[in-house]
Amino acid sequence: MTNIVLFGKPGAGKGTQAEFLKGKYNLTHLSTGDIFRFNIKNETELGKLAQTYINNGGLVPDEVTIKMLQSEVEANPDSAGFLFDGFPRTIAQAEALDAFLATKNEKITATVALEADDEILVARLLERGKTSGRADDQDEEKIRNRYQEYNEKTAPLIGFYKEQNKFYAVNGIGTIAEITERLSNVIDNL
Ligand SMILES: Nc1ncnc2c1ncn2[C@@H]1O[C@H](COP(=O)(O)OP(=O)(O)O)[C@@H](O)[C@H]1O
Repeated sequence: MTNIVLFGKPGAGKGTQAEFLKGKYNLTHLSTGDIFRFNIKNETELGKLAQTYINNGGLVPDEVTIKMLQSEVEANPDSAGFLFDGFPRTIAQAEALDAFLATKNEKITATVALEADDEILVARLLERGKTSGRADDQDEEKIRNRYQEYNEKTAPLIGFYKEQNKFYAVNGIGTIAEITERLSNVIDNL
């Protein structure tokens, strides 16, 4: 099994790249953001719980997110591998993911990060907010809050995966095709 974590700040292009990579490498794409938004739209219990956190640019509590992610993995028992997008976002999530995969004799193969400067990304998110309908993309203060959450809670994962020699980074600025190519170069050489 190949299990890839697609890593990057909000707006770095994870979702866009995942669309190409999942087909190319036959991976099951699990986007926690997409799963939360689906649940919010359908007004499920999970959606109601997650909504306030998400709309304010905060993170959904670990316990909720970890449980949800595990059930998504369980729902795809025949998968050739997973492409995790937006998960893990905290050290606790990363540790839970490792422990969970270990129970299946599986592990994370690599974490691949899309790198870009905050200012470029904030501008991208505000642009996306004009058409995406996402409340968290429309307000600069909420966007700044997401970057603060990223810096405090998610950035420490870089060290976590570097210690395991599983961290790779590519330049996230360029055309979509160029970036897919950079990511593919990493994945093909794992
Ligand atoms: N692993 C996670 N842990 C906690 N909250 C999460 C996680 N993944 C997504 N969320 C919530 O969903 C929101 C949107 O996620 P996503 O679409 O991945 O955002 P972005 O475009 O900022 O990368 C996040 O700001 C957060 O509130």
